[in-house]
Amino acid sequence: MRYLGKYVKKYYKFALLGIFFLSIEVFCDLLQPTIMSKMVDHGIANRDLRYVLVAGSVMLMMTGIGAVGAVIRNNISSIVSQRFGTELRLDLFRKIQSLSYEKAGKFDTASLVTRLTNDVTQTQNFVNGLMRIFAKTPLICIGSIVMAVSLDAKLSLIIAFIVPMVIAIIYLNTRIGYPLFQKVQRTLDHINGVMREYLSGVRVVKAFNRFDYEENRFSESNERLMNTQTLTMRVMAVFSPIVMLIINLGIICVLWFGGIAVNNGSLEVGKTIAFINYMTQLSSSLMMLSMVFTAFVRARASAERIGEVMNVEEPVRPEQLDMHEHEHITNIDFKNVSFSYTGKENEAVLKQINFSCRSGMTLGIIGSTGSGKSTLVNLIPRFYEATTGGVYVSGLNVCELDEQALRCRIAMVPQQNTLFTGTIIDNIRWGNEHATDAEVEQAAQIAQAHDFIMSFPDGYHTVLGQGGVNLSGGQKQRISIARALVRQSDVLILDDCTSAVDVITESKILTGLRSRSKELICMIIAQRITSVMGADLIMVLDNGEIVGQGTHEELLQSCSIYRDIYVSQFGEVAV
Ligand SMILES: Nc1ncnc2c1ncn2[C@@H]1O[C@H](COP(=O)(O)OP(=O)(O)OP(=O)(O)O)[C@@H](O)[C@H]1O
Repeated sequence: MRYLGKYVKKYYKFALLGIFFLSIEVFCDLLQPTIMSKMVDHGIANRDLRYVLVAGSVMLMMTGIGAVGAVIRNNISSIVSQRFGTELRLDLFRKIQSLSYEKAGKFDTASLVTRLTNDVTQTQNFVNGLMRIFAKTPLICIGSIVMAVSLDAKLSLIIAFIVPMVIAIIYLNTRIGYPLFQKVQRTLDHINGVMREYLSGVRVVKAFNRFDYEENRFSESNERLMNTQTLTMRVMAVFSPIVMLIINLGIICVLWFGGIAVNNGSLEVGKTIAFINYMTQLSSSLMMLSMVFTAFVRARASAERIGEVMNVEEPVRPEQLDMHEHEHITNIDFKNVSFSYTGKENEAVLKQINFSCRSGMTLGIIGSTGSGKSTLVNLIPRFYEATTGGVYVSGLNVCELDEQALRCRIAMVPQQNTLFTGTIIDNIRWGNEHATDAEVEQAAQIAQAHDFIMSFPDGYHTVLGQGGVNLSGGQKQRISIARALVRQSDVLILDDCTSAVDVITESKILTGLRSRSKELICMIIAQRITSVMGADLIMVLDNGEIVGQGTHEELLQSCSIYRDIYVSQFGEVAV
């Protein structure tokens, strides 16, 4: 939990200030029983009304001062815990954003959501509690013991028996509670995952009428959460009554031995009352202490889960080259590139890939599903790194380039389009926030999106639902293409993103792309031959290998797999 050091450094002064005001409050609380014992033994016993009034006023004053201390420390603790929680959440969010595809893939998305929300809240609540009541507990404990010993050392022996027993129970509580709370957080991850999957696939659920199945899945997960939480609460609930029992036994002992001492005349009644008061304060603070530890155990489980993400280390890279001197990407070269995903080192997804393309060229990539097309293009913006060989842009190995500088020259339309809640113009401008209205419209025109956008009553200001639910699949794809075009990049990668667009519209998009920029390197991954047949170079991938390279005509002659794809889509090859 090294990552917490940053916040400790930043907030420890505020925390100390909070504890200072807390100490004032504790000091006032601790004085009350002593003043009361004096009031009983000196004022009431001697029928001295003046003494009673003075002691009563001092008690009132102490209560007032204690209340002021409590208000100030409550304010400080709220401010500190809120700021801490906000910063931690933001830092965690930034960390998640900075993770490479490979590292981020190790965490389930739902689990990341739970860590960003529930786990941060648990940790934040503990910090708040720490400065409000948790720090008060040990102070009251120590203070009550000191005051009780100063009242009567012999009776205090009872405390010497009670405190170690309670500490032993608290220790047990911590040991047993920690794994249980970890399990609760994991079941929360699971229920979030089920919900996320259902919400993102709600249309499929409706289409297949699988409501019962989904409801069962959710109930199962919900019940698992309930059972885990119930078990945890049941186990944790055992500890408080045991602590209470031990403490009450202590109070009975004090009453017993105190009564004997009062009868003997060796102890005054006021002192016995004060002693019992200190015992009660001690008991409530010990009870609180056991709750503090429960909260601590829960917060520790959450803090460790946050730490698992915060402590992910990316490999240290030598200083990254900025691309300033090489303003534009003018060519892309794959040299002997092979690639395997982590954990599947024996299964090469790409094998000995070699090809080059330069500005103004359109490269078509075609091949069966799972042949490695998406993986290949993902190596260009360095979402993954080549296992052997190298990917070069303008002669520079992408692994040596500053990630941001590299990625701002590449626009990509992934296979699964993602639109955000907001207007159409916001979604297109997401690709380049400085794009003018004219540039947005031009991009939409090339992407063949302008006409359908203008057919909506609000045009470019039409508000899209989450994920663009109010658009058809083809419309979503065209807006995603416009978003990539508005970026004015050197490289444009279209990863099977025209699959839902009809052939005529697709051909218009491709013609528009070719005429748009003579400098653009355009890579088109497609399943349809019509999408790539006009490309300057077509690459045929099969099982991670290039099995054919050339123009459409050349491949029809030289590559049997390409010919098979052609035949499957058009019938016989025209001779
Ligand atoms: N993140 C990943 N982790 C592990 N294996 C992966 C990952 N992504 C893809 N693969 C595997 O790599 C292989 C190539 O996948 P890839 O997505 O590159 O194929 P593709 O040719 O683009 O397929 P499609 O046309 O269906 O999109 C597949 O066998 C796939 O199972």
